[in-house]
Amino acid sequence: MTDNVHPEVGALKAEARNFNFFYGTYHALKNINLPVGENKVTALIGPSGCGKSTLLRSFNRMHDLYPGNRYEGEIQLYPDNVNMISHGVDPIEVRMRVSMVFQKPNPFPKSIYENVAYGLRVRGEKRKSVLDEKVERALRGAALWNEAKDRLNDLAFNLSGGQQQRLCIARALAADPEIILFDEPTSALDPIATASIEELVAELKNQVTILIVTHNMQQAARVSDYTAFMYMGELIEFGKTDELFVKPKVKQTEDYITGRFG
Ligand SMILES: Nc1ncnc2c1ncn2[C@@H]1O[C@H](COP(=O)(O)OP(=O)(O)OP(=O)(O)O)[C@@H](O)[C@H]1O
Repeated sequence: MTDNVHPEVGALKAEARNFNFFYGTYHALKNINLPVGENKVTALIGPSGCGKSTLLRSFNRMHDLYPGNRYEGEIQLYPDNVNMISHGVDPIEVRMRVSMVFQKPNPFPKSIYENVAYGLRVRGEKRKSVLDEKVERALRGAALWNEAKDRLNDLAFNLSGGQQQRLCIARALAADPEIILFDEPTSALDPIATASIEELVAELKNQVTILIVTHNMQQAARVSDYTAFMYMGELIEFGKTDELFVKPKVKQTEDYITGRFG
């Protein structure tokens, strides 16, 4: 068996191994082991402050942007078998391979087209035909093409909240990432926009691997293949979503999913 095949999950795209994270002296994540299945959706759930966002952000080295933060252990990216958090690995390179979509849609103050083309331009792509093709592909991938194709030069802020979030997904997709991290991507959206993002997540897993933080357990149950329950900086239970929600093995997981705390 090679390194990137997990007995329960199968082929892995990434994996946290004995991973610890410190905000200065505060030990926020403790010895986390998390398999991230390739072309699967993995949900991180748990009460406020348990470390979900901290873990998600570790997967694209967001914490490097602030002094005093420290990683220990490994986050392996497969099939390269590279430890993404090691000093020799360039965080900018990691962020090209692992994109992030935030809680609140955060388009740039630019046109719809330029929002999607942004990452490609930063990488030096100047050919209009290539940019046009990749912008269209990303907007189609984010289920926004039909609504946006006649207004590509409009300011992104003129889109609705749900459309803006799909635009942020298109922006992430344009860079051809291997993993997309979603940090509570629907918490600022109404139920209809939420449903369309959830549908999109389910479709996107055909082309990328997805890790999603959500407060909403129904959402985790609807969109994810695997779920990790976290509590006070530890990963308490990991399993197939159907099994973890129906038959949790650990009492803390059961208490959380039945609403006894959190
Ligand atoms: N920049 C920071 N400096 C110090 N401590 C932090 C920082 N950011 C988060 N923490 C602490 O780390 C712990 C984990 O926070 P994190 O935001 O990852 O939790 P979470 O599970 O995502 O919570 P929520 O669901 O409320 O967003 C919390 O105790 C939090 O107060």
